[in-house]
Amino acid sequence: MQLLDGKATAAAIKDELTIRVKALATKGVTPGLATVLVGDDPASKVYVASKHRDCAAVGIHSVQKQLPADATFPQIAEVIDELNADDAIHGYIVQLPLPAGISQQAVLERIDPDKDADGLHPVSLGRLVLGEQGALPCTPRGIVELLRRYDVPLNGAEVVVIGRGITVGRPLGLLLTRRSENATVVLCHTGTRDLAEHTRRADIIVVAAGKAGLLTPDMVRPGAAVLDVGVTREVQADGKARILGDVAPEVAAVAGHLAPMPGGVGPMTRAMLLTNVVERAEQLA
Ligand SMILES: Nc1nc2c(c(=O)[nH]1)N[C@@H](CN(C=O)c1ccc(C(=O)N[C@@H](CCC(=O)O)C(=O)O)cc1)CN2
Repeated sequence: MQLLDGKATAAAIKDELTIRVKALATKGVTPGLATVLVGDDPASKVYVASKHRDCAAVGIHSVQKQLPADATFPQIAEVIDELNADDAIHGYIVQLPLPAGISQQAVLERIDPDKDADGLHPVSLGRLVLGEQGALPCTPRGIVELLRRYDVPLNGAEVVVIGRGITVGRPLGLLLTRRSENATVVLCHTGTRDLAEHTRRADIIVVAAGKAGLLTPDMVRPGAAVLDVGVTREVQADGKARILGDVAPEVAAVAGHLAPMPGGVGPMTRAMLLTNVVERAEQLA
């Protein structure tokens, strides 16, 4: 089994981005990323902090906007409007999930589509549907980049994606079926009648369902590539927390390639966010 090492691949991408950021500096341009974090979800705080660490590592200017969990939509919109008008910021993200009661759609729609570093604005998703240029959602882009760098063929491949969420499953289906990727995609979800019937036929399986251990070895054709995107946090009897993926550990014995969780797709998501920002700065330079 070949490990799809997202950590090492993301490190290589960050090295490449550092060179591109230095080239932009010779033109007087410093790429800028902002994050908007609403509330104090512990996992979101960790993810946002890591995005700022990544920026510092490659030379991207970064700004964090923090709002309380009881922030109202107008308060969030005010911060978004400021970022839309800030020339030092080439792209920004609103960390998801948002606190209950705040419309994710309304917040995402407030972002200037040309500053949408996450590729989750309806205009960015529309550009993806139409095959037009625009920021691509970070996790789907990271998955395609990871497969590409490990020479896992996509052209003509049968790909099963489990999960139809807006950050991973749905845009990944669109990305993989572009002419440049040319894969055949089956998008499975909680309404899928016989999940194993689909996964057993697949050359590549991407699991983003958020259900720990969902994909078991009997559901995988020997030699298939498996990418685990699920993160479930579980508090054990001793009070310690552990994170579980959607792929059962035993799948490693049958898969031909495996992107594990942790260390697979997650680090690629972070690297693609930086890539989106540097690309935008290059377009404007
Ligand atoms: N605005 C956004 N919100 C969210 C996104 C997103 O792309 N844009 N995706 C996730 C969270 N996320 C980035 O924001 C993210 C999740 C996980 C990882 C990661 O590196 N995970 C580690 C292990 C898991 C862990 O320790 O928690 C790994 O896989 O090695 C990076 C980014 C939801 N929200």
